[in-house]
Amino acid sequence: YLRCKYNYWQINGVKQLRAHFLFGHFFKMKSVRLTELLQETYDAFKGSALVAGTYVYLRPIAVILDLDLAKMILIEDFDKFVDRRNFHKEPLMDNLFNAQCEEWCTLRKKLTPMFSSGNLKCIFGTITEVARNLEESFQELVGTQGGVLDVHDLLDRFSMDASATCAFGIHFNSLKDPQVEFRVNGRKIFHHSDDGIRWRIFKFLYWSVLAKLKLSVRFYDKIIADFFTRIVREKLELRQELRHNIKRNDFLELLMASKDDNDLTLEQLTPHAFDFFVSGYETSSSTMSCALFELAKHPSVQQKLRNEITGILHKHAPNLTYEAVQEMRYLDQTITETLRKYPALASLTRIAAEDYTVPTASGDIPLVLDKGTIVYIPVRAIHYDSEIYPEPTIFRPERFETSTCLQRHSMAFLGFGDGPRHCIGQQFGRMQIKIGLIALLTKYQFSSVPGFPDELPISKGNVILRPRQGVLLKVHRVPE
Ligand code: HEM
Repeated sequence: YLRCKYNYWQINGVKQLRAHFLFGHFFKMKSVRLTELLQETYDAFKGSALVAGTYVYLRPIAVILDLDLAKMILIEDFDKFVDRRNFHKEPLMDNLFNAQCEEWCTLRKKLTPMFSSGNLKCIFGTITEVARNLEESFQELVGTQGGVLDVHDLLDRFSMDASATCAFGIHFNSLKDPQVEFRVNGRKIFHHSDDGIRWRIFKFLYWSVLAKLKLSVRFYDKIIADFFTRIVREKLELRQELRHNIKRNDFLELLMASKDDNDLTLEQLTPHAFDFFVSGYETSSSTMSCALFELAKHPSVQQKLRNEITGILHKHAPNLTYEAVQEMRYLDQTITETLRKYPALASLTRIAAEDYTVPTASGDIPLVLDKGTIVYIPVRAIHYDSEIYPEPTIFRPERFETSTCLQRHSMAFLGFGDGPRHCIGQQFGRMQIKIGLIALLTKYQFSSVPGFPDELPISKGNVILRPRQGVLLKVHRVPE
């Protein structure tokens, strides 16, 4: 039985890595993100096949090796690959990220206007206020002498404060008080140890089976669900009290105010606001930390970026404006290059809604992905492909100059996904990261700490990429 299971791909004419007769590819699953398994598959077959097969437990997974095929799946044949995965629904999971088929389509149309540039401009002011707390904390910790800081810890707090303020309209300062109730609960969502990785992968994959067997498995602890429901309930009550004096500069307000939705219930509002908080918090803090880590290793890139920022700020003085940030091209390139090297999601997943015939050259044996097949697009492996990005381990924001990007395949960068289901919060995420980096780079210089690893250690237990132990950097004030 197992031999048959672990040869599913080979039987169907698809190349696969040699599978252990009893364990399949079990021992190649070394992180929750399956980075190692996908990389090995990509390296083994890229160039000789459009698709390769692998196994996560007994489930066959199709790994896409060709960028044209990735484009078909994400964009041109999107209607055949709408869903990301089959999620068992629990209260906090009933959101856009997990929604399926028509429900996803309706939700996406409803939520897209919330991310308009008009709304982002309103939220811009909210984040710049939080960035002032970040600057103050650095000032207190670094003083005039300079020092060594765990910048990831501080950026994690900044991102938590900013994401909570923008998603729920809740103001607190975890930079001053790391034990604030929201942060204690917020951290429980993400911070997983590197133990029990394979059990977590099993749960992700067989969630609905476990649920049908009435086994009590939960994605989020009940404490977390209760906490976030309470936050939204309190906000709803406050809104009723202040009916005529509402400022629309958080997502919860925007959700409640969106036309025809005044009757959204607590149960409907909570998962969406939670989704925006969850999607923005960890992605932004990790991206900022990875960017500073790379900038510390590359002083000339850091100085070039600082020159751009200060030059544009000077032009728009005295205040940091939304328009000024839009002008900072090199900053945008730096963020893209950071997400190339450290993509928040190591892969994009889709499920075939029907049998799908992979377009092959005439004369080749036709290849069919059966209905229900889980498809992985190995983002990290694509980002580290030396044929696409020469010397891929080197940090080089110049790779993303417009003229250079135009010479690459449109699927060569997938840091925010692509197609109708790409990241809805891309502009918002970029904005939050930019505001944080501008606040720091205008005032502080970053350099590497001797003895700290040259390659940033990454957690294996998190779905979203995050530094494993923190990011230690030397920090000094920029001379006046
Ligand atoms: C650096 C910041 C961020 C990164 C790198 C990032 C990355 C991604 C990626 C790779 C996807 C999957 C796209 C796909 O499957 O094609 C995604 C989806 C999504 N992201 Fe983000 N994200 C970021 C920030 C945000 C923010 C700030 C929000 C909300 C406020 C957000 C909300 C979402 C949602 C709701 C989805 C699911 C969209 C759908 O299924 O229609 N993200 N994100």
